[in-house]
Amino acid sequence: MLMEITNEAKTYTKRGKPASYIPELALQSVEQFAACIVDQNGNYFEVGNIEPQFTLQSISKVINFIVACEYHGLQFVLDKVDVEPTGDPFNSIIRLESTAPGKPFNPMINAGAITVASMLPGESVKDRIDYVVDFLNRITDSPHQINEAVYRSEIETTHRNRAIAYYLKANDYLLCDVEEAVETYTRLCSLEVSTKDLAKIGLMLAGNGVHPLTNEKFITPKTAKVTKALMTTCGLYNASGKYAASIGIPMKSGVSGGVLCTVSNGKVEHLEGKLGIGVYSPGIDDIGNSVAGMKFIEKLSQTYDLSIF
Ligand SMILES: NC(=O)CC[C@H](N)C(=O)O
Repeated sequence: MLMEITNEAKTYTKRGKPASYIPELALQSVEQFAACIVDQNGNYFEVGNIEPQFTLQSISKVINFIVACEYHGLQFVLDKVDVEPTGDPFNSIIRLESTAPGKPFNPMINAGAITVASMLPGESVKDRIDYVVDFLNRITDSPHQINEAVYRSEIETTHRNRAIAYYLKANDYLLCDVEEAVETYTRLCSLEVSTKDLAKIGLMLAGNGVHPLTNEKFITPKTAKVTKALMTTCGLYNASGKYAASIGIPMKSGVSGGVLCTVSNGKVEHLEGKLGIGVYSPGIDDIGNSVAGMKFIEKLSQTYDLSIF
């Protein structure tokens, strides 16, 4: 059944287009499809290339939020960023101006994520990046690096994110300079990962912060639960409600075509219990979600009854 779901999802790869507003992402070949599912006992289902091959993009928002909450405490972060969906595109600026006092609605949109990037531990961009990379390396048990070409290509064209950051600075939400916040955010979007890495992050969240494969405690249950609530309500941009209804799994997508999912309890063929899922297919829809990736998760959820609702 898993192979049938995979084969069906693959027929959707060409229905999306790689993100073109970050020029380097436009070079991704649209036929690619990879997926990894891991369960709490270390059983895997893997399909496609499982090497680090794509950049986190918006999925970095989940990791940064977790790091900021663990370092400062949840309330400190929530004083600067709300937990409320917007229904607007991820890079929208409008609510920073139209709602007083311009507090970003949630950490899964760019305004909230740039605010969170400014809170990451450290005195410099390098410190902040190193801190997050170290955290990511520990969860995934593998080293990660920034794709410099993707970073360069975005930082040179990220005028809209700069505009968002200036609004945030004007309203006193940034803890560092505008350029530092934008550079930190953009560099972390450019971290390279594999579907296996995403699956391991999802598994850690399914364990409410305790990684089932190692029993290591990475984050508090409180942070894990708020993160999953944010993923469910805001993780798929302005399609989050629709996917909550049709799929019902906490998820976070990125414009590179990656999707991170976490399942607290499920049975998918030989995999069972807590599950982490990572999917990659670079063809995205107009909203920014991977077309084949979402098809795979939708079929998986419907076939194996994985919805939390
Ligand atoms: N939705 C995304 O994945 C967006 C991430 C991208 N780096 C941006 O800020 O535009």
